[in-house]
Amino acid sequence: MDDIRPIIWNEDDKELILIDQRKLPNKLEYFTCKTYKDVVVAIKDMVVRGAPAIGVSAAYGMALAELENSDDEFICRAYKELKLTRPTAVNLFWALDKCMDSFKKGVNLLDEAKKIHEEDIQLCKKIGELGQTLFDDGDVILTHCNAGALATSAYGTALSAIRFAKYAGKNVSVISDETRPRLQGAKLTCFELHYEGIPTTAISDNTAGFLMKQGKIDKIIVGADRILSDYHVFNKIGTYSLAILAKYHNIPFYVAAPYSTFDFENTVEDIEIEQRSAEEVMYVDGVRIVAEGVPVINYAFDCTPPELITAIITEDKIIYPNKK
Ligand SMILES: CSC[C@H]1O[C@H](OP(=O)(O)O)[C@H](O)[C@@H]1O
Repeated sequence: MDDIRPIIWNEDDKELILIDQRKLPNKLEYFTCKTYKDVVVAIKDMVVRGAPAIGVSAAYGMALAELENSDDEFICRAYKELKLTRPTAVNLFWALDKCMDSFKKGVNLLDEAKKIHEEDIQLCKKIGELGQTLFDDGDVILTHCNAGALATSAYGTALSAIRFAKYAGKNVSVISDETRPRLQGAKLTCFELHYEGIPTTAISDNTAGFLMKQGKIDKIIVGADRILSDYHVFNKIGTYSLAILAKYHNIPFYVAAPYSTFDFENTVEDIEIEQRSAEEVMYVDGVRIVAEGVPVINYAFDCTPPELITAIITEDKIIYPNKK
């Protein structure tokens, strides 16, 4: 069985091929990026999503720009437009800045993008190998949104730890929050874990606390879009609520992320939490569920403080924010 790779560089045609994650789980279709502007659309419309995957895709967007026109002005325009696609996942800005630095040094941007892509695969593999040590045979693990292969170049971050626990022979199973409003848990996590034969059960977001109260959740693991130097974690909306519930029920709460998700420069107050369109909440598959004239709040992320986090799994170490 091939493992899931949501980002493919087509060397022959010099195109970026993305799994169109808006169509999963019912259709496996691809979105082809021939220009950097196609990548702008892909990130904004969540054809591709997930912090590492967004960063890798943006790097290829810069490469496509240089293939089209290597003038400084054109590259700067591509950089600025890609930078405006989504505000919270720091991987986007990390990758774009890395590409811009390389461009200024005369490094070929396609070579840089391929390097970032390959590195992400290796980072996610290492996160899995290290993260799986936190899981025991028989664990029931709750996860939120999709921090899997579909959110990265391969394996995932949170789901990499789960995959590698299975590879290590541990009989783990997963409870996947559907994750309103974009339903990444139902549509993406359930798809990729079921595809790989990892037992998974979908739940509505509101069910998580009641399962914890019944003692049916052993551990919780999520991804991240930005982790600050004081270990505040920005992740999909609903993560903070899960962390509070985990604390109350004394359940280990893990966050998995590569170094490209860390932001050592900003403080909590500096971070823009993306607010997406009201339509994402107002409609389910095109059917209006919020009455006309009723306003909507649609934060895409929230912030979890370090005191609610048991451990942060990176590619080379496990950080315990509350260990004295
Ligand atoms: C491995 S990072 C995945 C991270 O990104 C998701 O957000 P989105 O689907 O809106 O890009 C979510 O926060 C995941 O935890």
